[in-house]
Amino acid sequence: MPEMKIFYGAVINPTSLTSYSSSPYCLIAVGSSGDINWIVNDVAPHKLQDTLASKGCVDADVIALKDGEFIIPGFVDTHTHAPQIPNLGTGGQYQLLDWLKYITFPMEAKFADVAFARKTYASVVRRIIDSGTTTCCYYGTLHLEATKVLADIVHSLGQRAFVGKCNMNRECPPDYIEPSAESSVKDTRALITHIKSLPPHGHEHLVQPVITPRFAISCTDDLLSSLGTLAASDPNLRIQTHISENLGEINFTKELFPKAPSYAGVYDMFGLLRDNTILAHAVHLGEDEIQLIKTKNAGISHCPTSNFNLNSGVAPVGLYLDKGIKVGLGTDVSGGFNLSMLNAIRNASIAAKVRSMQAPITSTFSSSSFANKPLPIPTLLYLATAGGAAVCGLEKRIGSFAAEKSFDALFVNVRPDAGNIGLLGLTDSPAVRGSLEEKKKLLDTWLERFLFCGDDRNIQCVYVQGRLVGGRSFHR
Ligand SMILES: Nc1nc2[nH]cnc2c(=O)[nH]1
Ligand SMILES: [Zn+2]
Repeated sequence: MPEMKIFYGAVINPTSLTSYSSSPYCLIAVGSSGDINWIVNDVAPHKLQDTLASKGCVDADVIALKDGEFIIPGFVDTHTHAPQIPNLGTGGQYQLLDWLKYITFPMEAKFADVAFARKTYASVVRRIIDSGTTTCCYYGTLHLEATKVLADIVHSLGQRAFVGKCNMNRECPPDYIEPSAESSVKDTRALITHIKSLPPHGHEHLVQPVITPRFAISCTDDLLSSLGTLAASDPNLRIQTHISENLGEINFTKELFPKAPSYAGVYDMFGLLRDNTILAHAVHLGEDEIQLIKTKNAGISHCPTSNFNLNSGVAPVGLYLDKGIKVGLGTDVSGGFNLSMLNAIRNASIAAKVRSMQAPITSTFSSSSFANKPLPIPTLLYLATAGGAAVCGLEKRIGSFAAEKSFDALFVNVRPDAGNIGLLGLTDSPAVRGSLEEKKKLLDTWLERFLFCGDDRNIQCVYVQGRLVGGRSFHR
Protein backbone atom coordinates (compact mmCIF):
# COMPACT_ATOMS: atom_id res chain seq x y z
CA MET A 1 0.00 0.00 0.00
CA PRO A 2 2.43 2.65 -1.19
CA GLU A 3 0.64 5.91 -0.67
CA MET A 4 -1.19 5.08 2.52
CA LYS A 5 -0.46 7.43 5.43
CA ILE A 6 -0.82 6.10 8.95
CA PHE A 7 -1.12 8.57 11.81
CA TYR A 8 -0.72 7.58 15.45
CA GLY A 9 -1.52 9.82 18.40
CA ALA A 10 -4.21 11.58 20.38
CA VAL A 11 -7.49 12.09 18.51
CA ILE A 12 -10.71 13.84 19.51
CA ASN A 13 -13.68 12.88 17.38
CA PRO A 14 -17.19 14.41 17.64
CA THR A 15 -19.79 11.66 17.92
CA SER A 16 -23.02 13.56 18.66
CA LEU A 17 -24.30 17.00 19.68
CA THR A 18 -23.40 16.17 23.27
CA SER A 19 -20.37 13.92 23.05
CA TYR A 20 -17.02 13.25 21.49
CA SER A 21 -14.75 10.26 21.75
CA SER A 22 -11.16 10.84 22.72
CA SER A 23 -8.29 8.45 22.43
CA PRO A 24 -4.71 9.25 23.47
CA TYR A 25 -3.52 6.39 21.20
CA CYS A 26 -5.47 6.36 17.97
CA LEU A 27 -4.36 4.86 14.67
CA ILE A 28 -5.83 6.40 11.52
CA ALA A 29 -4.99 5.07 8.06
CA VAL A 30 -5.60 7.41 5.14
CA GLY A 31 -5.58 6.01 1.60
CA SER A 32 -4.10 7.69 -1.47
CA SER A 33 -7.57 9.06 -2.32
CA GLY A 34 -7.54 11.06 0.92
CA ASP A 35 -10.33 8.98 2.42
CA ILE A 36 -9.90 7.24 5.76
CA ASN A 37 -9.37 3.48 5.34
CA TRP A 38 -9.65 2.47 8.96
CA ILE A 39 -9.39 3.79 12.51
CA VAL A 40 -8.52 1.93 15.70
CA ASN A 41 -8.84 3.66 19.07
CA ASP A 42 -6.77 3.07 22.19
CA VAL A 43 -3.84 1.20 20.67
CA ALA A 44 -1.29 1.27 23.49
CA PRO A 45 2.32 1.59 22.28
CA HIS A 46 3.12 -2.04 23.02
CA LYS A 47 0.16 -3.13 20.84
CA LEU A 48 1.10 -0.94 17.89
CA GLN A 49 2.96 -3.51 15.77
CA ASP A 50 0.35 -6.22 16.37
CA THR A 51 -2.44 -3.87 15.41
CA LEU A 52 -0.62 -2.81 12.23
CA ALA A 53 -0.02 -6.47 11.38
CA SER A 54 -3.72 -7.25 11.85
CA LYS A 55 -4.43 -4.56 9.25
CA GLY A 56 -1.87 -6.01 6.84
CA CYS A 57 0.49 -3.10 7.41
CA VAL A 58 3.63 -4.75 8.80
CA ASP A 59 6.61 -2.35 8.75
CA ALA A 60 4.42 0.52 7.55
CA ASP A 61 5.79 4.01 8.10
CA VAL A 62 3.81 5.53 10.92
CA ILE A 63 3.63 9.28 11.45
CA ALA A 64 3.53 9.57 15.23
CA LEU A 65 2.23 12.72 16.86
CA LYS A 66 4.41 14.15 19.60
CA ASP A 67 3.39 14.61 23.18
CA GLY A 68 1.26 17.74 23.46
CA GLU A 69 -0.33 17.24 20.03
CA PHE A 70 -3.78 16.01 19.06
CA ILE A 71 -5.95 15.67 15.97
CA ILE A 72 -9.47 17.03 15.51
CA PRO A 73 -11.66 17.32 12.40
CA GLY A 74 -11.14 20.54 10.43
CA PHE A 75 -13.50 23.44 11.08
CA VAL A 76 -16.46 24.11 8.77
CA ASP A 77 -17.21 27.83 8.38
CA THR A 78 -20.80 27.84 7.12
CA HIS A 79 -20.87 31.55 6.34
CA THR A 80 -18.28 34.13 5.39
CA HIS A 81 -17.66 36.94 2.88
CA ALA A 82 -14.21 36.74 1.27
CA PRO A 83 -14.27 40.32 -0.14
CA GLN A 84 -15.00 41.81 3.26
CA ILE A 85 -11.71 40.69 4.86
CA PRO A 86 -10.02 44.04 4.07
CA ASN A 87 -12.70 45.65 6.30
CA LEU A 88 -12.07 43.36 9.26
CA GLY A 89 -12.52 45.22 12.54
CA THR A 90 -14.20 48.35 11.15
CA GLY A 91 -17.83 49.48 11.07
CA GLY A 92 -19.02 48.16 14.43
CA GLN A 93 -20.73 51.51 15.10
CA TYR A 94 -23.39 50.68 12.49
CA GLN A 95 -26.32 48.32 12.36
CA LEU A 96 -26.84 46.09 9.34
CA LEU A 97 -28.42 48.32 6.66
CA ASP A 98 -26.14 51.33 7.32
CA TRP A 99 -23.15 49.05 7.67
CA LEU A 100 -23.89 47.63 4.20
CA LYS A 101 -24.26 51.14 2.77
CA TYR A 102 -21.26 52.86 4.34
CA ILE A 103 -18.74 50.07 4.90
CA THR A 104 -19.48 46.92 2.95
CA PHE A 105 -20.81 47.85 -0.48
CA PRO A 106 -18.01 50.40 -1.10
CA MET A 107 -15.37 47.72 -0.38
CA GLU A 108 -17.10 45.02 -2.42
CA ALA A 109 -17.42 47.42 -5.39
CA LYS A 110 -13.60 47.43 -5.65
CA PHE A 111 -13.67 43.81 -6.78
CA ALA A 112 -14.70 44.99 -10.24
CA ASP A 113 -10.91 45.21 -10.57
CA VAL A 114 -9.84 41.61 -11.19
CA ALA A 115 -6.19 42.29 -10.33
CA PHE A 116 -7.28 43.65 -6.94
CA ALA A 117 -9.47 40.58 -6.45
CA ARG A 118 -6.63 38.20 -7.30
CA LYS A 119 -4.20 39.82 -4.89
CA THR A 120 -6.73 40.12 -2.06
CA TYR A 121 -8.30 36.67 -2.39
CA ALA A 122 -4.93 34.90 -2.48
CA SER A 123 -4.06 36.19 0.99
CA VAL A 124 -7.64 35.83 2.29
CA VAL A 125 -7.92 32.14 1.44
CA ARG A 126 -4.41 31.40 2.74
CA ARG A 127 -5.26 33.02 6.09
CA ILE A 128 -8.57 31.19 6.37
CA ILE A 129 -6.94 27.80 5.71
CA ASP A 130 -4.15 28.46 8.23
CA SER A 131 -6.76 29.37 10.84
CA GLY A 132 -8.05 25.78 10.61
CA THR A 133 -11.05 26.13 8.28
CA THR A 134 -10.98 23.10 6.01
CA THR A 135 -14.44 23.74 4.51
CA CYS A 136 -15.73 27.23 3.88
CA CYS A 137 -18.98 28.67 2.49
CA TYR A 138 -17.85 31.79 0.65
CA TYR A 139 -19.84 34.75 -0.61
CA GLY A 140 -17.94 36.60 -3.32
CA THR A 141 -19.15 39.90 -4.74
CA LEU A 142 -21.66 40.41 -7.56
CA HIS A 143 -18.78 40.26 -10.08
CA LEU A 144 -18.50 37.12 -12.21
CA GLU A 145 -14.80 37.45 -13.04
CA ALA A 146 -13.67 38.22 -9.50
CA THR A 147 -15.71 35.33 -8.13
CA LYS A 148 -14.20 32.96 -10.70
CA VAL A 149 -10.81 34.09 -9.40
CA LEU A 150 -11.91 33.34 -5.84
CA ALA A 151 -12.98 29.81 -6.87
CA ASP A 152 -9.68 29.29 -8.77
CA ILE A 153 -7.62 30.32 -5.74
CA VAL A 154 -9.61 28.12 -3.34
CA HIS A 155 -9.17 25.26 -5.80
CA SER A 156 -5.43 25.78 -6.20
CA LEU A 157 -4.84 26.04 -2.44
CA GLY A 158 -6.77 22.79 -1.90
CA GLN A 159 -9.50 23.95 0.46
CA ARG A 160 -12.99 22.39 0.38
CA ALA A 161 -15.52 25.12 -0.30
CA PHE A 162 -18.75 26.41 -1.72
CA VAL A 163 -18.28 29.60 -3.71
CA GLY A 164 -21.15 31.87 -4.71
CA LYS A 165 -21.58 35.09 -6.64
CA CYS A 166 -23.98 37.47 -4.92
CA ASN A 167 -27.29 38.08 -6.67
CA MET A 168 -28.33 41.67 -6.03
CA ASN A 169 -30.35 43.75 -8.47
CA ARG A 170 -32.09 46.27 -6.21
CA GLU A 171 -31.66 48.40 -3.07
CA CYS A 172 -27.93 48.70 -3.74
CA PRO A 173 -25.75 51.70 -4.74
CA PRO A 174 -25.62 52.66 -8.45
CA ASP A 175 -22.00 51.55 -8.79
CA TYR A 176 -22.60 48.22 -7.08
CA ILE A 177 -25.77 46.65 -8.43
CA GLU A 178 -26.61 44.18 -11.17
CA PRO A 179 -28.44 45.73 -14.14
CA SER A 180 -31.19 43.09 -14.37
CA ALA A 181 -32.47 39.76 -13.11
CA GLU A 182 -31.49 38.23 -16.47
CA SER A 183 -27.85 39.27 -16.27
CA SER A 184 -27.65 38.20 -12.64
CA VAL A 185 -28.87 34.71 -13.47
CA LYS A 186 -26.73 34.52 -16.62
CA ASP A 187 -23.60 35.31 -14.58
CA THR A 188 -24.64 32.81 -11.91
CA ARG A 189 -24.95 30.10 -14.54
CA ALA A 190 -21.55 31.05 -15.97
CA LEU A 191 -19.98 30.77 -12.51
CA ILE A 192 -21.56 27.36 -11.97
CA THR A 193 -20.19 26.17 -15.32
CA HIS A 194 -16.75 27.54 -14.48
CA ILE A 195 -16.58 25.89 -11.04
CA LYS A 196 -17.87 22.57 -12.35
CA SER A 197 -15.13 22.61 -14.99
CA LEU A 198 -12.34 22.80 -12.40
CA PRO A 199 -10.49 19.47 -12.25
CA PRO A 200 -11.32 17.25 -9.26
CA HIS A 201 -8.79 16.54 -6.52
CA GLY A 202 -8.63 12.76 -7.02
CA HIS A 203 -12.21 11.51 -6.93
CA GLU A 204 -13.55 14.58 -5.16
CA HIS A 205 -14.72 17.96 -6.41
CA LEU A 206 -13.61 20.00 -3.42
CA VAL A 207 -14.96 23.31 -4.76
CA GLN A 208 -18.65 23.52 -5.56
CA PRO A 209 -20.90 26.38 -6.68
CA VAL A 210 -23.66 27.73 -4.46
CA ILE A 211 -26.63 29.90 -5.44
CA THR A 212 -26.28 33.12 -3.43
CA PRO A 213 -29.24 35.53 -3.39
CA ARG A 214 -27.60 38.05 -1.04
CA PHE A 215 -30.80 38.58 0.94
CA ALA A 216 -34.43 39.11 0.03
CA ILE A 217 -34.07 42.92 0.09
CA SER A 218 -31.44 42.93 -2.65
CA CYS A 219 -33.41 40.70 -5.05
CA THR A 220 -36.52 41.47 -7.09
CA ASP A 221 -39.33 38.90 -7.32
CA ASP A 222 -38.16 38.17 -10.89
CA LEU A 223 -34.68 37.39 -9.74
CA LEU A 224 -35.73 35.17 -6.83
CA SER A 225 -38.13 33.36 -9.11
CA SER A 226 -35.42 32.68 -11.73
CA LEU A 227 -33.02 31.50 -9.02
CA GLY A 228 -35.74 29.15 -7.78
CA THR A 229 -36.03 27.73 -11.30
CA LEU A 230 -32.27 27.33 -11.47
CA ALA A 231 -32.24 25.57 -8.09
CA ALA A 232 -35.03 23.22 -9.19
CA SER A 233 -32.92 22.15 -12.16
CA ASP A 234 -30.27 20.70 -9.82
CA PRO A 235 -31.34 19.47 -6.37
CA ASN A 236 -27.67 19.07 -5.45
CA LEU A 237 -26.93 22.80 -5.82
CA ARG A 238 -26.60 24.43 -2.42
CA ILE A 239 -28.31 27.76 -1.72
CA GLN A 240 -26.99 30.30 0.78
CA THR A 241 -28.55 33.54 1.96
CA HIS A 242 -29.19 35.75 5.00
CA ILE A 243 -32.34 35.64 7.10
CA SER A 244 -33.86 37.60 9.96
CA GLU A 245 -30.66 39.22 11.15
CA ASN A 246 -31.80 42.69 12.19
CA LEU A 247 -35.17 44.28 13.05
CA GLY A 248 -34.84 47.09 10.47
CA GLU A 249 -34.00 44.54 7.79
CA ILE A 250 -36.99 42.37 8.74
CA ASN A 251 -39.42 45.33 8.55
CA PHE A 252 -38.07 46.40 5.18
CA THR A 253 -38.35 42.83 3.87
CA LYS A 254 -42.02 42.75 4.90
CA GLU A 255 -42.60 46.04 3.04
CA LEU A 256 -40.96 44.71 -0.11
CA PHE A 257 -42.80 41.37 -0.04
CA PRO A 258 -46.29 42.20 1.29
CA LYS A 259 -47.71 38.92 0.01
CA ALA A 260 -45.21 36.70 1.81
CA PRO A 261 -46.32 35.27 5.17
CA SER A 262 -42.87 35.87 6.71
CA TYR A 263 -39.20 36.42 5.89
CA ALA A 264 -38.61 32.65 5.64
CA GLY A 265 -41.83 32.55 3.62
CA VAL A 266 -40.24 34.79 0.95
CA TYR A 267 -37.54 32.21 0.23
CA ASP A 268 -40.07 29.41 0.39
CA MET A 269 -42.40 31.17 -2.07
CA PHE A 270 -39.62 31.12 -4.65
CA GLY A 271 -38.45 27.52 -4.10
CA LEU A 272 -35.30 28.57 -2.29
CA LEU A 273 -35.95 26.90 1.06
CA ARG A 274 -34.90 23.27 0.98
CA ASP A 275 -32.66 20.75 2.71
CA ASN A 276 -29.46 22.22 1.31
CA THR A 277 -30.26 25.87 1.96
CA ILE A 278 -27.88 27.58 4.39
CA LEU A 279 -29.59 30.40 6.28
CA ALA A 280 -27.23 32.81 8.02
CA HIS A 281 -28.16 34.50 11.31
CA ALA A 282 -31.80 33.55 12.07
CA VAL A 283 -31.77 35.86 15.09
CA HIS A 284 -35.42 36.95 15.21
CA LEU A 285 -37.45 34.15 13.59
CA GLY A 286 -41.13 33.71 14.42
CA GLU A 287 -42.51 30.36 15.51
CA ASP A 288 -44.08 29.73 12.11
CA GLU A 289 -40.74 30.37 10.44
CA ILE A 290 -38.91 28.00 12.77
CA GLN A 291 -41.49 25.34 11.93
CA LEU A 292 -41.15 26.02 8.20
CA ILE A 293 -37.35 25.75 8.36
CA LYS A 294 -37.63 22.51 10.30
CA THR A 295 -40.15 21.08 7.81
CA LYS A 296 -37.92 21.97 4.88
CA ASN A 297 -34.85 20.65 6.74
CA ALA A 298 -32.87 23.80 5.88
CA GLY A 299 -29.77 24.56 7.98
CA ILE A 300 -28.90 27.57 10.10
CA SER A 301 -25.49 29.22 10.19
CA HIS A 302 -25.14 30.76 13.65
CA CYS A 303 -22.89 33.84 13.39
CA PRO A 304 -22.57 35.08 16.98
CA THR A 305 -19.58 37.42 16.55
CA SER A 306 -21.36 39.31 13.80
CA ASN A 307 -24.64 39.32 15.72
CA PHE A 308 -22.89 40.99 18.66
CA ASN A 309 -20.76 43.33 16.56
CA LEU A 310 -23.60 44.70 14.41
CA ASN A 311 -25.91 44.85 17.42
CA SER A 312 -28.30 42.45 15.71
CA GLY A 313 -29.31 40.29 18.67
CA VAL A 314 -28.59 36.89 20.18
CA ALA A 315 -29.92 33.94 18.17
CA PRO A 316 -31.84 31.26 20.14
CA VAL A 317 -29.56 28.49 18.98
CA GLY A 318 -30.43 26.19 21.89
CA LEU A 319 -34.07 26.32 20.83
CA TYR A 320 -33.13 25.37 17.25
CA LEU A 321 -31.10 22.44 18.53
CA ASP A 322 -33.98 21.29 20.73
CA LYS A 323 -36.22 21.34 17.63
CA GLY A 324 -33.75 19.20 15.71
CA ILE A 325 -32.85 21.93 13.21
CA LYS A 326 -29.38 21.61 11.67
CA VAL A 327 -27.02 24.27 13.02
CA GLY A 328 -23.41 25.16 12.15
CA LEU A 329 -21.22 28.14 12.98
CA GLY A 330 -20.19 31.02 10.72
CA THR A 331 -17.61 33.76 11.11
CA ASP A 332 -19.58 36.14 8.84
CA VAL A 333 -16.58 38.32 8.14
CA SER A 334 -16.66 41.30 8.30
CA GLY A 335 -19.95 41.62 10.18
CA GLY A 336 -17.88 39.39 12.44
CA PHE A 337 -14.45 40.84 13.15
CA ASN A 338 -12.46 37.62 13.16
CA LEU A 339 -11.93 35.08 10.40
CA SER A 340 -11.08 32.22 12.76
CA MET A 341 -13.67 29.65 13.71
CA LEU A 342 -12.09 29.59 17.18
CA ASN A 343 -13.52 33.05 17.67
CA ALA A 344 -16.95 31.91 16.41
CA ILE A 345 -16.83 29.05 18.94
CA ARG A 346 -16.03 31.45 21.79
CA ASN A 347 -18.80 33.84 20.87
CA ALA A 348 -21.26 30.96 20.42
CA SER A 349 -20.45 30.00 23.98
CA ILE A 350 -20.90 33.57 25.24
CA ALA A 351 -24.13 34.02 23.23
CA ALA A 352 -25.64 30.91 24.85
CA LYS A 353 -24.62 32.21 28.28
CA VAL A 354 -26.19 35.60 27.55
CA ARG A 355 -29.46 33.89 26.64
CA SER A 356 -29.33 31.73 29.74
CA MET A 357 -28.69 34.79 31.95
CA GLN A 358 -31.62 36.63 30.39
CA ALA A 359 -34.02 33.69 30.56
CA PRO A 360 -36.66 33.52 33.27
CA ILE A 361 -35.37 31.48 36.22
CA THR A 362 -38.00 28.79 35.65
CA SER A 363 -36.81 28.06 32.12
CA THR A 364 -33.28 27.38 33.35
CA PHE A 365 -34.63 24.30 35.11
CA SER A 366 -36.85 23.28 32.22
CA SER A 367 -36.55 19.94 30.50
CA SER A 368 -35.09 21.47 27.35
CA SER A 369 -31.72 20.09 26.41
CA PHE A 370 -30.17 23.25 25.04
CA ALA A 371 -32.54 26.25 25.10
CA ASN A 372 -31.55 28.93 27.62
CA LYS A 373 -28.54 26.97 28.77
CA PRO A 374 -24.82 27.37 28.19
CA LEU A 375 -23.47 25.15 25.40
CA PRO A 376 -21.14 22.40 26.65
CA ILE A 377 -17.72 21.90 25.04
CA PRO A 378 -18.74 18.80 23.05
CA THR A 379 -21.64 20.81 21.58
CA LEU A 380 -19.38 23.70 20.61
CA LEU A 381 -16.94 21.33 18.92
CA TYR A 382 -19.81 19.54 17.17
CA LEU A 383 -21.30 22.79 15.82
CA ALA A 384 -17.92 23.87 14.42
CA THR A 385 -17.32 20.52 12.69
CA ALA A 386 -20.03 17.86 12.24
CA GLY A 387 -22.89 20.35 12.66
CA GLY A 388 -21.45 22.55 9.92
CA ALA A 389 -20.92 19.51 7.73
CA ALA A 390 -24.63 18.63 8.02
CA VAL A 391 -25.64 22.21 7.21
CA CYS A 392 -23.55 21.94 4.02
CA GLY A 393 -24.98 18.51 3.13
CA LEU A 394 -21.53 16.98 3.59
CA GLU A 395 -22.21 14.88 6.68
CA LYS A 396 -21.25 11.68 4.84
CA ARG A 397 -17.86 13.10 3.85
CA ILE A 398 -16.54 15.34 6.64
CA GLY A 399 -17.09 16.68 10.16
CA SER A 400 -15.82 13.64 12.06
CA PHE A 401 -13.47 10.72 11.49
CA ALA A 402 -14.80 7.39 10.22
CA ALA A 403 -13.84 4.84 7.57
CA GLU A 404 -14.76 6.10 4.08
CA LYS A 405 -15.01 9.72 5.20
CA SER A 406 -12.45 12.19 3.96
CA PHE A 407 -9.44 13.00 6.14
CA ASP A 408 -10.04 16.73 6.72
CA ALA A 409 -8.14 17.36 9.93
CA LEU A 410 -6.15 19.71 12.13
CA PHE A 411 -3.02 18.73 14.04
CA VAL A 412 -3.08 20.91 17.14
CA ASN A 413 0.07 21.60 19.16
CA VAL A 414 -0.48 22.75 22.74
CA ARG A 415 3.16 22.48 23.79
CA PRO A 416 4.90 25.61 25.01
CA ASP A 417 6.95 25.72 21.78
CA ALA A 418 3.77 26.76 19.95
CA GLY A 419 4.55 30.15 21.50
CA ASN A 420 1.05 30.56 22.81
CA ILE A 421 1.33 31.84 26.33
CA GLY A 422 -2.28 30.94 27.08
CA LEU A 423 -1.50 27.25 26.78
CA LEU A 424 1.90 27.17 28.49
CA GLY A 425 2.49 24.45 31.06
CA LEU A 426 -0.23 22.13 29.84
CA THR A 427 2.04 19.16 29.28
CA ASP A 428 3.62 19.48 32.72
CA SER A 429 0.71 17.58 34.16
CA PRO A 430 1.58 14.26 35.81
CA ALA A 431 -1.44 12.82 34.02
CA VAL A 432 0.75 12.57 30.90
CA ARG A 433 2.18 9.49 32.50
CA GLY A 434 -1.09 8.38 34.14
CA SER A 435 -3.79 5.86 33.31
CA LEU A 436 -5.84 5.88 30.12
CA GLU A 437 -8.66 7.67 31.93
CA GLU A 438 -6.27 10.33 33.24
CA LYS A 439 -4.86 10.81 29.78
CA LYS A 440 -8.38 11.26 28.38
CA LYS A 441 -9.09 13.88 31.03
CA LEU A 442 -5.94 15.71 30.06
CA LEU A 443 -7.07 15.63 26.43
CA ASP A 444 -10.37 17.23 27.51
CA THR A 445 -8.36 20.07 29.06
CA TRP A 446 -6.17 20.46 25.99
CA LEU A 447 -9.27 20.72 23.80
CA GLU A 448 -11.05 23.23 26.02
CA ARG A 449 -8.02 25.44 26.38
CA PHE A 450 -7.29 25.30 22.66
CA LEU A 451 -10.88 26.27 21.84
CA PHE A 452 -10.83 29.20 24.26
CA CYS A 453 -7.18 30.37 24.27
CA GLY A 454 -5.68 28.90 21.11
CA ASP A 455 -4.89 30.54 17.78
CA ASP A 456 -3.09 29.89 14.48
CA ARG A 457 0.15 29.24 16.36
CA ASN A 458 -1.34 26.03 17.72
CA ILE A 459 -2.47 24.78 14.31
CA GLN A 460 0.48 22.73 13.14
CA CYS A 461 -1.04 21.00 10.11
CA VAL A 462 -4.22 21.46 8.10
CA TYR A 463 -5.25 18.48 5.97
CA VAL A 464 -8.01 18.48 3.36
CA GLN A 465 -8.86 15.22 1.62
CA GLY A 466 -5.66 13.74 3.02
CA ARG A 467 -3.44 16.52 1.60
CA LEU A 468 -1.42 18.89 3.75
CA VAL A 469 -2.66 22.34 2.69
CA GLY A 470 -1.75 24.65 5.57
CA GLY A 471 -0.76 25.20 9.15
CA ARG A 472 2.54 26.24 10.69
CA SER A 473 4.47 23.25 9.40
CA PHE A 474 3.29 23.81 5.82
CA HIS A 475 6.08 25.06 3.56
CA ARG A 476 4.89 27.68 1.15
N1 LIG B 1 -23.91 40.17 8.05
C1 LIG B 1 -24.30 40.43 6.81
N2 LIG B 1 -25.60 40.50 6.53
C2 LIG B 1 -25.95 40.77 5.26
N3 LIG B 1 -27.17 40.87 4.71
C3 LIG B 1 -26.99 41.15 3.40
N4 LIG B 1 -25.69 41.22 3.10
C4 LIG B 1 -25.01 40.99 4.24
C5 LIG B 1 -23.63 40.93 4.56
O1 LIG B 1 -22.75 41.12 3.74
N5 LIG B 1 -23.34 40.66 5.87
ZN1 LIG C 1 -23.14 37.44 5.94
